[in-house]
Amino acid sequence: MAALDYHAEERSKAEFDVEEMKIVWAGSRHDYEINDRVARLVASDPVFRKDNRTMLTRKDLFKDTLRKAAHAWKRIIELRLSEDEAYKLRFYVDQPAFTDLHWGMFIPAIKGQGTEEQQEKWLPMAYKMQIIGCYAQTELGHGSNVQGLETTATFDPQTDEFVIHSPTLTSSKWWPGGLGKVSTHAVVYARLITDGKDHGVHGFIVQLRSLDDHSPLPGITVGDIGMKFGSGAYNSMDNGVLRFDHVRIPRNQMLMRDSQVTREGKYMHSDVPTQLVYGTMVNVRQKIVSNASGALSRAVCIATRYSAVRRQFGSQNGGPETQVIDYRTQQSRLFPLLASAYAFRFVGEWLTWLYADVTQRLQANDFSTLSEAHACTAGLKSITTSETLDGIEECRKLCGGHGYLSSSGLPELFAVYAPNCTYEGDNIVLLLQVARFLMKTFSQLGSGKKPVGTTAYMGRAEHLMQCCCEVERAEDWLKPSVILEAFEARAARMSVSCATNLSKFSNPEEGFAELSADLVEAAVAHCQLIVVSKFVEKLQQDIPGKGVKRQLEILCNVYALYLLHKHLGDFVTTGCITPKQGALANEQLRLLYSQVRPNAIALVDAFNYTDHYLGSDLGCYDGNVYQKLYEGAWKDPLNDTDVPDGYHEYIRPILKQHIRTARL
Ligand SMILES: CCCCCCCCCCCCCCCC(=O)SCCNC(=O)CCNC(=O)[C@H](O)C(C)(C)COP(=O)(O)OP(=O)(O)OC[C@H]1O[C@@H](n2cnc3c(N)ncnc32)[C@H](O)[C@@H]1OP(=O)(O)O
Repeated sequence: MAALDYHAEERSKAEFDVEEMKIVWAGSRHDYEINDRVARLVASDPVFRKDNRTMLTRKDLFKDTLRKAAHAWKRIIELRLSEDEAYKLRFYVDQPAFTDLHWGMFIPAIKGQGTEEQQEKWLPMAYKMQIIGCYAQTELGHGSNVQGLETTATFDPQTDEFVIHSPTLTSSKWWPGGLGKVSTHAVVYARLITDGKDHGVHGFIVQLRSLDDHSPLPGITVGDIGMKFGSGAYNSMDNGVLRFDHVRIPRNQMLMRDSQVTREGKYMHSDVPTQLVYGTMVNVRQKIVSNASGALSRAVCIATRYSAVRRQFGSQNGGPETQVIDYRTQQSRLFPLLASAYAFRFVGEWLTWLYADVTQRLQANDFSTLSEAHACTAGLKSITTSETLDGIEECRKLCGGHGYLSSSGLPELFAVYAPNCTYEGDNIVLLLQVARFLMKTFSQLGSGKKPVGTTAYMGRAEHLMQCCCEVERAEDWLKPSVILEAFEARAARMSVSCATNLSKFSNPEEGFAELSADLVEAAVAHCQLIVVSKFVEKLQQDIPGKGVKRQLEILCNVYALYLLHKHLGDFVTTGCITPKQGALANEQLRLLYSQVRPNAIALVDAFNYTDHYLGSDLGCYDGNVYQKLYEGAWKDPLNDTDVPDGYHEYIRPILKQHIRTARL
C-alpha cells in the first residue's frame, strides 16, 4: 500500500529535480550521503527520542542529555565515525550538550593557541574524552568586553606556577557551557600578571574536577547557573559558575603559542597580532553562520508544509477552503524566509572557505586578511542569527494558533536558538566591530591602499556615490548587475555618510559613540551586500539538475528584492534608487512569489530533514497534521486521568460553594 502523503499533489507540482537540489543544499554529494545516513541512524535509535523533552524536569532533562551524549560517543566509536561524521551525529541528536563545547571550543582553543608540545600533551586525551573540557571566558560582570575580565593568573617564580584567582564576585566565571556539572578541565581566560605587571588576557588550561570521583579540586567552587528561557531547549546544557581561590597550575599550562612566560617570569610576546587570542571565537562564529541556515530552514520547512495543509476561508460553493499558502500575505512573509535560508546556506559555505584560507595564511605568518576575516565572521554571525531568530518567530506566527503548541517544534526551536544572538559576541557589539573595520578601510582609501575581498567595492566609491540605477521596468530588477550595484551603492553611501559625520568630531571615540546607531546600520548594509553577492556568485557556478539553477535564481532575486523592500528607506534616502524604482521592485517581488509557489514544498523537501530531526507535528513529511496533533494531545501527562489531581482540594470547593471553609 502506498504511504499516505497529503503533500503528494504539491510535490508533483515541482518544476525542478529535488534530488539534485538536496545535493546543492548539502554542499556536495558526499556531504549529502553522510547527512542522510547519519540523520537516519539517529532517527531510528530510541535513545535519541526527543518528543517528550519539553516535559522533563531539569534533572531528568540533564540526565537524558548525559545518556544521549554517552550513547552518541559509543556509536561514534563502534561505527568508527570520522570527525566530520561524529559532528553530524551530534548535530542530528539535536540536544545541546557539554560535548558541543568540548569539541567546538576546548579542543580548538588548544589547537589554535597551544604550542606543539602542549598540543601533543593535551589533545590525545581530549580526543579520547579521557578529559572533558570547556571554554571559561565570560564572567558574571564581563561578557563582550573581553579586556575587562578580572580573573587573574599571577606567576609565582618560586614554584614555577601560576596562581589562578577570582578576586571579586563579578570575576566569577559565568555561562560557560559544560562547566556546571561535567567538565574536568577548562581553558580559562585570565589576566596574566608577572612581576607585578598586567599583560592582559591569556588562556590557561586548568583542571577543575578529580578524574577519580569528579569532585571539584581544592580551591575550586563550581556549579550550574540555573534554568534558562523556554522548556527543554538550552536547559539541557550545564552552563556554569566557577570561582578560583588561589588555584595553582604549572607554568606550562598557559597556552603559549603566541606569548610565553619564561622560567624567570619574563613575559615574551612574539610579533603576531595580540587578537589571535580571540581565534577560537572567530572559528565558532563561522560555525554559527553555517548553522543559521540549518535553524531557519527547519522553521521554514515546518511553516511551509503546514501552510499547504492548513485551509482557511475562501470556500466556493461548499468546496474546500483555500490553502493558506495561497494567500499573498502568507507568501510575502514565508517565501523571503525560504530564500533567506538558501542565502545563508551559501554565505555559510563561502565563510567556511574564507576561514580555512585565513587559517592557512596565519600558519604561514601572513596576517593580511585577519581583520577582514574578523569583520566577516562577526558581521555575518550578527545578521544571520538575528534574522534567523526573527524568522523562527515569524514561522511560528505563520502557523497560527497551532504554532504556539510545543508539538509544533517552533517554541523550543526559538528558545534553543535565541542565545545565538548573544553568545560569541552580542550582535550589536559585533556590528560595531564591522563598522570600525569599514571606517578604517575608508580612511585608508586616500593613502592608495586598494581594498580587496568583501570591501573591493569601496575602491569604486567615487562611481558608487554618483551612479544612477538603470531600472525602468519591473523585470530590470532581475539583472544581477543591477541588484549588486544597488546594494553596493547603498552600503558605500551609508559608510561614506558615517565617515563624513565622524570627521566632524574632534574626538573620534566620542564621534563613534554618538553615531553608533548609524554605524550599525551601515554595517548591516555591508553584511547584506556580502550575502547577496555570495548568492549571485553561487549562481555563476555550474549547477546540474533539471530546473535547479532556475529555482535558485528565483530565490536569489526574492532574497535581494525582499531586502530592498524592507530597507527601502536606506535605498531611497541615499539616492541609490528612486521611489518609482522601489515600487517596481515590489511589483517584481510579487511575480517572483508566484513562481516560488508551485515549488515551495519541494524546496523545503530539499533540506532532507527526517521527521525526527524536525520534531514537529505541523511539519511532518506526510502532512498528516491534524491526526498527529489530536493523538499528541492525549499523550500529555495532564490527560493521564480524566479528573485532574487537585480536583478535590481546589475545584470542588469552588463548585460546591465551600470555598470560605476550604483548607487551601
Ligand atoms: C554538534 C552541534 C552543534 C555545534 C555548534 C558548533 C559551535 C560550538 C558550540 C558553541 C556554542 C556557543 C558557545 C558560546 C560560548 C561563548 O559565548 S564564549 C564567549 C564569547 N565572547 C565573546 O564573543 C566576546 C565578544 N567580544 C569580543 O570579541 C571583543 O572583546 C571585542 C568586542 C571584539 C572587542 O575587542 P577589544 O580587543 O576589546 O577591542 P577593539 O579595540 O575593538 O579591537 C582591537 C583590535 O582587535 C581587532 N579584533 C577584535 N576582535 C578580533 C578577532 N576576533 N579577530 C581578529 N581581530 C579582532 C579589532 O578589529 C581591532 O583591530 P584594529 O582596529 O586595532 O586593527
